[in-house]
Amino acid sequence: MRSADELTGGSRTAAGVRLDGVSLTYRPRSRWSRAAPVEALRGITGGFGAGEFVAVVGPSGCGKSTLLRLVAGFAAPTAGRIEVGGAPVTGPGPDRGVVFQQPRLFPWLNVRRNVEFGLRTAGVPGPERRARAAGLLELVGLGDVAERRPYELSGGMQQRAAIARALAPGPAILLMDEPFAALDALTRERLQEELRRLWQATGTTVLFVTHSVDEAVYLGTRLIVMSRRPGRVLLDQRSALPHAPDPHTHPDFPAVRESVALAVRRAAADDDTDDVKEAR
Ligand SMILES: Nc1ncnc2c1ncn2[C@@H]1O[C@H](COP(=O)(O)OP(=O)(O)OP(=O)(O)O)[C@@H](O)[C@H]1O
Repeated sequence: MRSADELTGGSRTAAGVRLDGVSLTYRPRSRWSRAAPVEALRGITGGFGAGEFVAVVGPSGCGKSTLLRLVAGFAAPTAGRIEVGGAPVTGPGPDRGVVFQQPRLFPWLNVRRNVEFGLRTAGVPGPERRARAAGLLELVGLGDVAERRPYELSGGMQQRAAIARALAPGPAILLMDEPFAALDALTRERLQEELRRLWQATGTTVLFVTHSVDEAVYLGTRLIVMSRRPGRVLLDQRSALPHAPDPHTHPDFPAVRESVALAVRRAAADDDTDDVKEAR
């Protein structure tokens, strides 16, 4: 099988991420607003290496998405510094592909053109663009629906297309914000399996935010549990389970799951707000 790195032109190698004292406080945009500032993240320091699959779990509102948005460059930290591949993050860039909970495909473009979009804006010539898109669509199992519009696809197929679109420019890191949360349980399981295969094939770094402890333990070689707001790192654990042929049936799965679930329960129990979501 050709690797996805070949398919994406192998334009980049995976990159690590470094965070130094990263804090973010949301402040009201208008000076007339009476809304109080929200301290979302406080002094996050740490990092992860190239090729790691980093799964971040924690109670609702603890700042998981904020962390991902900062690495994506959609927002700037109030304090601290973030580096991707040794270079400071100053805004969004083609070295970071982002997949959201909703696929956010362009409805006026067919699936192939959606996947080609980033390559077109980067000036990749037509034949190479089409070859890369075709290869990636094959890899995510959408080879035969390339000419269809997004509305003709199921939710799972749309999310596969969104993943192919994010991978097309050959990002050094893939940032995924609860990408499977809106899917039914069966589709979600299949996509988790496919994502693990893609990660193994591409060797790309992944930063993956989820509410599901099972999903995190199935996918993450690095398991991060965040405290309630302001988010800090409560647990940072390495795991080899995603390299196993079938992580779910691996004898270590229950113990790793339990240690992560325990940290999530602790974080949630510490939370007196209503919006704590149950660890699943
Ligand atoms: N643009 C914003 N302005 C003000 N407050 C914000 C903004 N975005 C997020 N927040 C607040 O910052 C905190 C962290 O939000 P964030 O979305 O990062 O949490 P999360 O852990 O991803 O939550 P969830 O699991 O529910 O998606 C929350 O209290 C949220 O209400």
